[in-house]
Amino acid sequence: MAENLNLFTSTQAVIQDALNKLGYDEGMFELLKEPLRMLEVRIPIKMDDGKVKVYTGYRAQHNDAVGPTKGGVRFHPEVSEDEMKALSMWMTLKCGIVDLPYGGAKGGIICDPRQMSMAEIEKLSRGYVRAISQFVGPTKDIPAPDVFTNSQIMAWMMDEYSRMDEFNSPGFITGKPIVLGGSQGRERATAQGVTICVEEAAKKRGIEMNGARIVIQGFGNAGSFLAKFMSDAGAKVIGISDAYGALHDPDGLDIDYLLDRRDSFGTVTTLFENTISNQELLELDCDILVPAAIENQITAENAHKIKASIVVEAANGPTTTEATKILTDRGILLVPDVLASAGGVTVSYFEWVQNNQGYYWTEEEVNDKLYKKMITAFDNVYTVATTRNINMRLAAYMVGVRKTAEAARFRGWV
Ligand SMILES: NC(=O)C1=CN([C@@H]2O[C@H](COP(=O)(O)OP(=O)(O)OC[C@H]3O[C@@H](n4cnc5c(N)ncnc54)[C@H](O)[C@@H]3O)[C@@H](O)[C@H]2O)C=CC1
Ligand SMILES: O=C(O)CCC(=O)C(=O)O
Repeated sequence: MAENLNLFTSTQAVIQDALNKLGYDEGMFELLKEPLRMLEVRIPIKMDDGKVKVYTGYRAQHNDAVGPTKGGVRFHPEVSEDEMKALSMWMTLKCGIVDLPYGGAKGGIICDPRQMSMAEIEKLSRGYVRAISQFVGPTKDIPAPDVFTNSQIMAWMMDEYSRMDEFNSPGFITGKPIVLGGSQGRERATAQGVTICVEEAAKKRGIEMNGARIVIQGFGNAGSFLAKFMSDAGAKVIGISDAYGALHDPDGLDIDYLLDRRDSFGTVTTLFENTISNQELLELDCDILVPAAIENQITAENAHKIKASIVVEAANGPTTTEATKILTDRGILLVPDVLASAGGVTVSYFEWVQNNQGYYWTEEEVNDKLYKKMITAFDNVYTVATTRNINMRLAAYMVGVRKTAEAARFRGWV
């Protein structure tokens, strides 16, 4: 039978498994098996050449039993309705795992910002906010950055929303520039959270960070800062990649040099002649592998060839359900996306709290609070996995879904 590469249906299956293990009945699965709201919008943009192009965008709001929904917005040619649904469900799980007062959401636009001018990207960002404005807001649904979106795009979106709402609504969106109410530490938060998970997983497997060989797929917000943190911790980053290829040096790559040369879309390999493919990168001999790019990268086809002892998912959905089973059966410790990448939304929550109170924290305060959240989350998931003898993904889903399920139950929805 062909492997299920559909992110939405494969997520549904794990959620059902987690709810069964927690003892909920079919009604709870009926509620949580897809988003409560799924918005599709069309955004007309006058391009630089004077022609009009109409882009399709989405906002999926999975469940708001716990509180407002929260999740990033991606600009990518492969954005699809099913991908948005799955990503919104993962946000519910993430918020549950790190115990935030949110449900999950996700948004996206089918576009390739690498082929667009800054003026066109700004019009598209503002058009998207106008299109979804009735459904989002600081107490309803709070967007943030994701693949190929950044703090500048968050600033344009916040400005557009502020013009429609009362002037200045910093709590409408997170991942903003610091001068517009962004939080210290948000830009590096996803990588910080992944770093904590890498270190905790390494302890469990008796691997010393000093000298550990690390491979990272993706050199954008998550991957590039992670490479920096890893090399600062004494590890040897022997492979990195972007959408165009990968770099490999068994003696360790010069991460500061690569960071300096990457562009705002996380592209750097185009500057080099000796590259390998993303698939070859994933199969390199290393201690720790971190997929930090896109979905469905480790599948039943290549899971047998992964040589790392630990896989930590910085990206959302890089490993299929079948590959998760293969890796776990092979004794590889897999730290799943909904746990490993939860640092971003955690500091987004801190940003929203600071916006709401109008009082701002130092980077040390933010990092200290993030560290406590991530360590507690890792311990909770690891304990469930070991005591129940189940894989870390199912354990993370069990920890993550419980808060929303209980909130829905207390509200009398189920
Ligand atoms: N930015 C954030 O705060 C968070 C990001 N994530 C996840 O981390 C992953 C990466 O996101 P960011 O670093 O924010 O995005 P980014 O846009 O900053 O970087 C994306 C990286 O992936 C590479 N890439 C894109 N398409 C690719 C392909 N087809 N094959 C191989 N590489 C490809 C790009 O070249 C770039 O290096 C995504 O799965 C995202 O959902 C998860 C939690 C929070
Ligand atoms: O920072 C946020 O609110 C959401 C981040 C996000 O989209 C994710 O964790 O996938």
